[in-house]
Amino acid sequence: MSNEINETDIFSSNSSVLIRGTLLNGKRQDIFITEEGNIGEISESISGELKNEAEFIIDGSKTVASPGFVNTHTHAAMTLLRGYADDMHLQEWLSEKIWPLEAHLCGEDVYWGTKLACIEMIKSGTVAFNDMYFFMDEAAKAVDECGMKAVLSHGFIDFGSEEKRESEIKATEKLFSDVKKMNNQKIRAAVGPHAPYTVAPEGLSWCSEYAKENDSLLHIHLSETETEVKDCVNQHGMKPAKLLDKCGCLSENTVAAHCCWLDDEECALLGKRGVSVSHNPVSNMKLAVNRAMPYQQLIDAGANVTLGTDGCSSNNNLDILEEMKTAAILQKFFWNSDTLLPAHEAIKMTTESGAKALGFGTGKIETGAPADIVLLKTNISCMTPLYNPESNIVYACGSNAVDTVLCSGRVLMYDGNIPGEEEVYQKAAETAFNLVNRKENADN
Ligand SMILES: CSC[C@H]1O[C@@H](n2cnc3c(O)ncnc32)[C@H](O)[C@@H]1O
Ligand SMILES: [Zn+2]
Repeated sequence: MSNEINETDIFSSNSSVLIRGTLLNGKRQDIFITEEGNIGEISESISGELKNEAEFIIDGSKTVASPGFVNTHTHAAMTLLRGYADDMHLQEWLSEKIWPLEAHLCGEDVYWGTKLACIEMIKSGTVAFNDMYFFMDEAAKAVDECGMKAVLSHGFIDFGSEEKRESEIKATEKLFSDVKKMNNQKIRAAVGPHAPYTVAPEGLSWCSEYAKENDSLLHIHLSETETEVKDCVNQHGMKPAKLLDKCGCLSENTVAAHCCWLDDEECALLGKRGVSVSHNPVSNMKLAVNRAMPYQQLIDAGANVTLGTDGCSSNNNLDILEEMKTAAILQKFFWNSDTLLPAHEAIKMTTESGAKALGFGTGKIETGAPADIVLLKTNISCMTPLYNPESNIVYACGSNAVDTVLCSGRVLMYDGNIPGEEEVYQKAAETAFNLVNRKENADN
């Protein structure tokens, strides 16, 4: 059988693939990927049986290979809200624009919004993400079709109401049951209490217990603004991280997004509990939260610091390359340190640390690991010259440098193409238009 590329077939799952001559850790390497989607061999030249076994051979000679990127905090279907409400104060943005529109969402909206999000994430080399939103059975269907890895949580908000809490508990339990039925190893359910200011301690305690019982992640927003920290102290007599700890919500299975306003004691607590923190610099700057996540304090305390984009209404895209650069330069600027968060650490937080946070392998390209690989073009301006690929990836490249993306061996994008993307753009645009119309009709 010929292993020449046929663009239609290469996207079919479970094919063995040989990547020829990509630049990996400074050396030209061949990478063989098994039918099971794992890295079978890495060496300077793979020939003989393995070469013949490969159903597809990808010419990597004009590429550099990176482990697939991981986005540890987003609300994928908010792609539909891109540009709907910008340049606003965070609490007004949420309560006057975003939540009133989200009240009209339906499952089909979340399906098309998530499909659009998956395409956008793959385009910048993302293979796995951590999502919190509504109608998550529809999000799961979209992720399954796109072939990415995801941890999905129903955004749990009770505003202190017992009745609301009961319905959020049911929605969470339903998501766990739906995901289990899918039997897709790349998709996991998680518990998603939105934030300490939208979920009462009773709700937080239920969430932590349920996550423990189901050995799942707990995904939450934490200390994004100074106001929410002050309100928490006034209402509960302690800062939000302490409150979460009291409710059992801080552990190695926790992903806490933002964490901009943590003090030193809270950083130490998160480190002690082994929490993963998701840094979301673009969203934080756009919503002017006025403090950058204390990166070095969290690292020194032993927390697992990772990277996320947040949703498309506060970012307004899901481009993880842009996020890496923003993280590296925001940390330097805010903390007045030109050596803080160097390029290799930005890559580490987006690969190894992200994979660790979500429980998706090592985030490294190594024999035996799942083949989560991004090939970036080297015959492009942002990669020229190429003294240090990590520097170019973080500081110079846009997503136009991303050529090919594999997730557990399945090719999600090849030569810049993702199958079916045009239909998704059209459907997502129609869906967004209908959502806003539905709201306006209901308002009038
Ligand atoms: C209950 S599902 C998730 C919920 O979070 C909202 N959201 C989006 N971005 C942010 C942010 O920066 N801070 C707080 N909440 C945010 C989203 O609109 C959903 O309602
Ligand atoms: Zn968020």
